[in-house]
Amino acid sequence: MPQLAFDIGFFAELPKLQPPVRKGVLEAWEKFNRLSLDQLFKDPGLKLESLTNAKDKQIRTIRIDQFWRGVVLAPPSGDTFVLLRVMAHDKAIAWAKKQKSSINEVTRAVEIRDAATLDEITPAYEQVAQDSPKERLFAKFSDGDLRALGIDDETLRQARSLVDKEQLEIFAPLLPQDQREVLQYLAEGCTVEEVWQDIVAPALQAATQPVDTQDYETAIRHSRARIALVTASEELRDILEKPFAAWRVFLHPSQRKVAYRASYSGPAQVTGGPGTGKTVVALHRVKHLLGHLRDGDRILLTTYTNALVNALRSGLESLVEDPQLRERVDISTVDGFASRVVAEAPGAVTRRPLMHNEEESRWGKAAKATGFTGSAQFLAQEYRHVILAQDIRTLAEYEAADRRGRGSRLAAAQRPLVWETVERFTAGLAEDGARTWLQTCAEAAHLLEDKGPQYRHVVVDEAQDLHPAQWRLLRAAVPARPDDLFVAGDPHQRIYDSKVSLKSLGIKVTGRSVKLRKNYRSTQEILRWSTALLVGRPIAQLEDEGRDDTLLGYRSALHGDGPAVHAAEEEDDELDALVARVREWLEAGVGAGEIGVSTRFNKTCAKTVAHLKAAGIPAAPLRAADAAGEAETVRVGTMHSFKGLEFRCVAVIGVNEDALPFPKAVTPPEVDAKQHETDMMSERCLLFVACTRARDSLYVSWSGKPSSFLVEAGM
Ligand SMILES: Nc1ncnc2c1ncn2[C@@H]1O[C@H](COP(=O)(O)OP(=O)(O)OP(=O)(O)O)[C@@H](O)[C@H]1O
Repeated sequence: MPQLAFDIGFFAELPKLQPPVRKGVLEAWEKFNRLSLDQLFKDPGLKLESLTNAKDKQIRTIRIDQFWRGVVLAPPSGDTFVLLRVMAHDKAIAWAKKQKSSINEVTRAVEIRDAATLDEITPAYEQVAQDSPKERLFAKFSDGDLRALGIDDETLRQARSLVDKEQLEIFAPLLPQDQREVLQYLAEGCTVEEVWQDIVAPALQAATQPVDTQDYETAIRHSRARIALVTASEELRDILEKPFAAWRVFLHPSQRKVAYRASYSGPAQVTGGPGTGKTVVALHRVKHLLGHLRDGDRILLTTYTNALVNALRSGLESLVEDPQLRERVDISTVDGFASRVVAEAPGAVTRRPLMHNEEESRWGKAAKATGFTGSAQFLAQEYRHVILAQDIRTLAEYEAADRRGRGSRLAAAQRPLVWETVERFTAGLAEDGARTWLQTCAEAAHLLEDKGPQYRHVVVDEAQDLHPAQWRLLRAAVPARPDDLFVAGDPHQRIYDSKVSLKSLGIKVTGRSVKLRKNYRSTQEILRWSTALLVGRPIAQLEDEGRDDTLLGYRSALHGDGPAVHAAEEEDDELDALVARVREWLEAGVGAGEIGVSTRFNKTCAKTVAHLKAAGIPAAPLRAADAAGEAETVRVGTMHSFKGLEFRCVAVIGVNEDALPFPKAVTPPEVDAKQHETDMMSERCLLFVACTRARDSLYVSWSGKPSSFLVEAGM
């Protein structure tokens, strides 16, 4: 039976199509399902026509309605057709005539290229290259290496005519997508081995037969990262009605391999820079696990912040349609989960969570009571990084504890006094019916260690900031079995000071850890700019280092304008400039809900919301996000709360000298030199995280003197 599959290029344009055109697509798809091959070719309504003077006889057009045409790949054998694009009549015909299809001999996937334009421009570039003193862009790669990566003869000729990356960008949209990516990654400095491992190998299909470059039926099935087969009309109707993000259907092979691996023999980990699709992979993993769940089994999908919990919830809703299946997944922050475990324990006493700003004064009080003369900051850190991290419950354990990770000295003789102060602090909390969040996690972990696990699988997103007490809780939440824990995170986005050895907590991911490299979110310009902030060196210097231009090895195939910066004298001027910038975005057609504004402090958020509103721009704090209002409101939140989220346009404001690094968040070197370094790095990461939330446009501003991070990076 014939069928019509969909190319990723069609989905990318889908949001631009009006509902009647989408309805036409559905009707065409139904026709393909209903009619025989012979009837399809003869159908007067569909007009599955070949085109005169076309580069490829297999590329035809179909009628969607009076004005719109679909461009379809109609292979000579098999009965699966692929809808490549839907365009206005004349445009569709012109585009269709220029395209050529082929089957890649290495990846075995179907490829489409703009053969006419490539034929037209390649000789000119060859001539320019011949006369240019510059070395060719791919000079250091042999033909054999390029061919092994799936570069075919035609693309090889084009690649050999290029002298720089700008030229590659002109060719890129014309080239077959997989080959384009290979060239872009090589041009960015990746080695042949890296490209093989990260891009080509995951896409390969195990096959014993030699490639049949005429067998489109098989090749279409081998192109799952770009061609989707939709089997039910309800599914297609749903897709057409609410155009979805491509990630729902098209995973990159490297993502698919991680998310849909049948089973991992133990905990598995996916890492990768900002925007590489870790959250997407985590959601698809949940979908995979749901498909294999036994009766009564449940999944915990957990992360750090409430805003991300909301994002995960709506992500899962769009990925897993069956509400009964979704019911079997609990989505919550780790702290929220801990509270629930503690509250459900027999004889539980309700205790309020301690506010962050209360903690220091309580340590001060406890120290006064015991006569400990060190600082409250020292005590808070000792409690967090030694006592809770190592799950120390007695003085004897504390006396034997390893403090090597700490940069502050503590004489052995002082430990009993510190312990007494800690006991005083915890007793004070108990008396007042309060608990720190980490205490709650530690307590919940103890409860589950006694009571036994509650889940069959635990999937963790933004795992880099979890504290050992939180990891212990998650470890106790799931039995140590295959597929117990699936962990997604990026060490470069650590913004709280928890550095953890998972192995020491019984979570061994060795041999089951995969790194994603392709950034789907931000443009290369935004990514490079943000990376310069993270490493504290100007972009120009980074570029000199060739292959390490993102230093972290992440690349984006997206391009756009570089970030804009704005220096203001006073905060009010800065907010006025923000209003002007947001207006520009709105006037350019960006929806208010696609704009995010982040600041270092809560108080600036409130002021910013008020300022935007006073200027007639709808704005709301991120925390108050209600799904319904999101589409029409600019979201304003702290940099911390932006973790894991993304917006089309992002303004990061208040990047002032005294805000980043924020002196209060950085332990003075004289208190603890190691902690000082860690805190400085967290502050740096925070700015990096805030900037990498942007997809198309990033705007950074400050008032007075700029942050030293900006200065170091030469901004
Ligand atoms: N295969 C894909 N095809 C298209 N878009 C994708 C794909 N994978 C991810 N994306 C998109 O890229 C963006 C970033 O994805 P995601 O949030 O999962 O990245 P992340 O690695 O978790 O990022 P971060 O660590 O910065 O929070 C999202 O808009 C997502 O929809």
